[in-house]
Amino acid sequence: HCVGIIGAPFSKGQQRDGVQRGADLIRAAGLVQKLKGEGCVVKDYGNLTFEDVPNDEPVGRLKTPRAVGRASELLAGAVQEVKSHGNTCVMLGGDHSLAIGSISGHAASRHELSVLWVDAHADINTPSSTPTGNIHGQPLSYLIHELHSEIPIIPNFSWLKPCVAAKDVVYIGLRDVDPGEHYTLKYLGIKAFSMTEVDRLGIAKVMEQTCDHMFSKVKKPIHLSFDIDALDPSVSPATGTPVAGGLTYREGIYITEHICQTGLLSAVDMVEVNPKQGKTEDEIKSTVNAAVDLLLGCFGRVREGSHDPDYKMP
Ligand SMILES: N[C@@H](CC/C=C/[B-](O)(O)O)C(=O)O
Ligand SMILES: [Mn+2]
Ligand SMILES: [Mn+2]
Repeated sequence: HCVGIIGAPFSKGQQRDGVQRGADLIRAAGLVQKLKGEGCVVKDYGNLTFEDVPNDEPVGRLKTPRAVGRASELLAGAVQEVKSHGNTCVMLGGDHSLAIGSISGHAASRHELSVLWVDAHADINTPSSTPTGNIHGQPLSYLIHELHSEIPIIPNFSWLKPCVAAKDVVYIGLRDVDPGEHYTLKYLGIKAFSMTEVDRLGIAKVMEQTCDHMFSKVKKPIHLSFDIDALDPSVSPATGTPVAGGLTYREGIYITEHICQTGLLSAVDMVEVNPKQGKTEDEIKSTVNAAVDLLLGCFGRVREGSHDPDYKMP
């Protein structure tokens, strides 16, 4: 695997400081070295620089919209650049509003995508349905063709065009969905495996049905957008919007191992790690280590172990 890493230290899609530090914490936990240990060729493009946006007054209910729009525009260009070199792109957040940029940039390069959204939340509120005005709860509404009419003119969003069809989105891990979001999921018939389906089917069946759905017509490159709050807070407490009853560490790893073996993973987001939301060092470590291990699963690490083809017993 050839991997291009982009750090996106951005937090203005929500109100809690600290999530901008996720990228450097994941690096400090040894992501690059561990990917190389799995035989990956890794290029770390470093962190994007997000200039401060003064007077970023709310537009309607939307909070800091100009900063969010600008950050995703910048990220979109960076992701497209990484994809132009044929690498699988790893975006380290930062909050989930960044997926507006990562998926836009990915689509600019690879056009039709399958999007696997692993999250406790649907992140598909529209600017008029959002209960908080936080744009990290809205990214998919800006990206999906069928919701284009719900998006008003927003400063610093003029660059953005919808690029994903509702039928090409699959959710895993949902357990905190707002009424407006639920209406949208049903109305657009978006495939969703909430935690109820994870309990009912088991993660193996969920992944089998996820792949059946994604590959039902044409096999497309996969964009995996992984919100660390999809995992149970007992595993990843250091995050801004924790919700009880999440995926186990093992279910999370099974998801990324399974996606890896499709051979179609083209970009992955790892977002919402927030060290300031961890009560202890151990809580931060557990959260960051889970993020690293999930990414290693994306790039070939398997729990059964492995050995080089030319391995000789000593
Ligand atoms: N649905 C809530 C919560 C959003 C959660 C966003 B997250 O999934 O990116 O953590 C909102 O719209 O504010
Ligand atoms: Mn979430
Ligand atoms: Mn999210």
